[in-house]
Amino acid sequence: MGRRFAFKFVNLRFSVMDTSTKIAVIGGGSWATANIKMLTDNRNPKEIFWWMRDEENIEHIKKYKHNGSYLSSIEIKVPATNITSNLAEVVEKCDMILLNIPAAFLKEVLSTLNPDSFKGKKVISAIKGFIPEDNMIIGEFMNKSFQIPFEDIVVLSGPCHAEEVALEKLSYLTIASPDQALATEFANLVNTRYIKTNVSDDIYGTEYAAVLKNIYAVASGICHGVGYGDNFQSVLISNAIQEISRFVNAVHPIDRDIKESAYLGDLLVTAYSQFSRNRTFGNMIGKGYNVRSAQLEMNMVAEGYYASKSLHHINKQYKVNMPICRAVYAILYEKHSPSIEMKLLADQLS
Ligand SMILES: NC(=O)C1=CN([C@@H]2O[C@H](COP(=O)(O)OP(=O)(O)OC[C@H]3O[C@@H](n4cnc5c(N)ncnc54)[C@H](OP(=O)(O)O)[C@@H]3O)[C@@H](O)[C@H]2O)C=CC1
Ligand SMILES: O=C(CO)COP(=O)(O)O
Repeated sequence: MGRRFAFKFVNLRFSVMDTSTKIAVIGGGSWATANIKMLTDNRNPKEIFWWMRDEENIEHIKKYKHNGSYLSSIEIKVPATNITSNLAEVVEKCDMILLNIPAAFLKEVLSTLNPDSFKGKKVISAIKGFIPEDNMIIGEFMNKSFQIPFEDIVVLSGPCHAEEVALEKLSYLTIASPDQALATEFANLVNTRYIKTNVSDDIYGTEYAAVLKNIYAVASGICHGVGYGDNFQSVLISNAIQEISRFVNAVHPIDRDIKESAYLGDLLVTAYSQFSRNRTFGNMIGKGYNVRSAQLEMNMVAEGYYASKSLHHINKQYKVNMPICRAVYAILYEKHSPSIEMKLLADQLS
């Protein structure tokens, strides 16, 4: 996986689809619901199966053709018979498994499966988080725990918020895999009028950058919450992309342009968007909520909270200078005052 980073637009006209492609979407939250919309709006032939844990919601979706809990404006076009809470059955049936559970719960959700369950399958991760117990990105975890070769792993990244997909606002996805043909094949399953795709071979950089930006979006929210304005936020985010660059280059040094959408774009959308869970969570922390109250208030998952702890551990090995991540960790896990910590951080930024 040390090849040069390459982006290209995928041209739908040249796609050759296997009519029998069966895709399982694993997860029932906002991003999974948005992924279902892209996959069903895309006209290339495929069969879609959908797993979620919430039986009541499954019944709701079957009856009303809308997810009752997340992005309920989206019309669900998956046949009722293909929506299930039976994970083993859905994984067994499908060729492509799209993982879309917040990282903190993935290990538990997959605990009934084993390497045989994934034999010959392609795994696409739309998750932007670390497995907390192992401090690993999802690609690494699936490779180590389920022996899935990296060539069979695809990372689906942004910059893209589920809410804007629901509104059919023009969005760009980054689809990374060491196997460019596989990345292109998957891109051709999600391209639509409102979704454009870039293909990349940088699965490590794409995943790490997507996880790290959640921590910076939490920082951005905290700053807003304690009263800093746009002037300071721009300095914070300029420093954040430098931290991301230092870290991904330490972990996986290849020739990549950190200004591309998968890295800088994903950071910007999450740090600035009104839809960002991570920024919203950080804003509450800055305003004085404790972690538990902020989580309860949101009813959605801010990956940056969990990522902050894992990154703290992972960086003991790499020792990259990351003052913003350090400050977020101190606020979330060492109960430091947000306003004092941000004041100390401000003295280290330029
Ligand atoms: N939302 C977005 O715009 C984007 C999200 N992502 C990533 O997608 C992933 C999924 O996030 P998203 O869809 O936003 O999540 P949401 O916050 O919308 O939904 C939370 C999801 O987590 C599930 N969940 C909560 N607690 C548990 C638990 N204890 N065990 C198992 N599942 C649980 C919920 O299931 P239930 O409803 O049954 O409680 C629900 O499916 C994350 O890694 C996120 O970073 C990536 C790009 C864009
Ligand atoms: O990853 C995302 C956009 O690319 C979603 O970020 P939030 O989880 O902060 O909403």
